[in-house]
Amino acid sequence: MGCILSIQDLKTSFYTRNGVVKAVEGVDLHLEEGKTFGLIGETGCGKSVLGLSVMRLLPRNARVEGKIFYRGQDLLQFSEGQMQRLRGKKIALIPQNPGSSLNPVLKIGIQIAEALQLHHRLPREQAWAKGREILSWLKLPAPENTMRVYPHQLSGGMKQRVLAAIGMTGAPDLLIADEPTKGLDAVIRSQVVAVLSQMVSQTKATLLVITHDLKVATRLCQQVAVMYAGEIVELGTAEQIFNSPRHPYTRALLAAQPVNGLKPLDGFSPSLINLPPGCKFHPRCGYAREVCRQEHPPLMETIAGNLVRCMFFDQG
Ligand SMILES: Nc1ncnc2c1ncn2[C@@H]1O[C@H](COP(=O)(O)OP(=O)(O)OP(=O)(O)O)[C@@H](O)[C@H]1O
Ligand code: NI
Repeated sequence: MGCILSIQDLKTSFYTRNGVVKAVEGVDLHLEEGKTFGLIGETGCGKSVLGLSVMRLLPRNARVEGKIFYRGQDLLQFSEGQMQRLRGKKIALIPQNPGSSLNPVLKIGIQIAEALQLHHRLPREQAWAKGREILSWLKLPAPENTMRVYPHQLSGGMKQRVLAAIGMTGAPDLLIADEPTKGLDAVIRSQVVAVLSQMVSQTKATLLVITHDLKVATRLCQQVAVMYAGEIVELGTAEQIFNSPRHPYTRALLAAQPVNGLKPLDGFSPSLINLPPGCKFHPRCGYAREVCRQEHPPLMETIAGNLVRCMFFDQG
């Protein structure tokens, strides 16, 4: 299978009053068609900005450099009109915040039907029926009733599934789900994960999941990239990342998961305005040496297909 999305040396910065925020700093990612890919990392490391860069949905103060090839065409060269034809149809985003992503004054059914009408030019009644079908497929109880309520009448998990439904209306071949399980309790989280995985297996869409929940990433993803301060610091199969992480940051992230006793990571993520020299993780790294404070490590291959940005990955 070919590569559906190829991100090359992506740099996304925001020009703010306080300085230039380097949210994404030289990211390379290649998503194979039909596969599931996870992007993990702490809050503020640039995950959502990466997703929004692909969708070209960034505010005006953003500057994007590099290349984002979707089926061989560079999205950064597309006109806004070309992007609009792609968005929702070929590439869809389930945004991070379900509360603010739904229109509070429109009934759920109308929002889904509108999305369907937009993509498929369906008559209103057919769009409504199709919307109901999608909701029942997403295992929302009483889909007909759900169609008739307003967003605030739904729980967080239901809103997530409604957004997933809207995301799928255009039958995209690339779906970007940003924190699809954020703020959900364990039971609902499992349901949303099950729905997403069922959805991609039925539609054969390629899935990019952005999450800081490693468990969600393990359950959903074949490949995983770990991001720190705008960079990829480790990349490999989900199995490699979870069973034999190489980067000290990935190890710390795993140790901080609830199943491992929630041992929090020391220190804070660096400011993306004033990044430390050398390895960006060195101020928080228990293994840092002098060279780590001075030289910025490149991504190095450990075993086939596993990349890590640490000069001492094979020690310790
Ligand atoms: N419009 C903007 N203007 C300035 N800075 C921004 C803007 N949008 C995002 N940023 C900054 O870019 C950085 C990356 O943000 P991003 O939302 O991608 O983080 P994230 O990894 O998705 O975190 P979370 O897990 O909390 O969603 C942050 O430092 C954020 O403050
Ligand atoms: Ni985010």
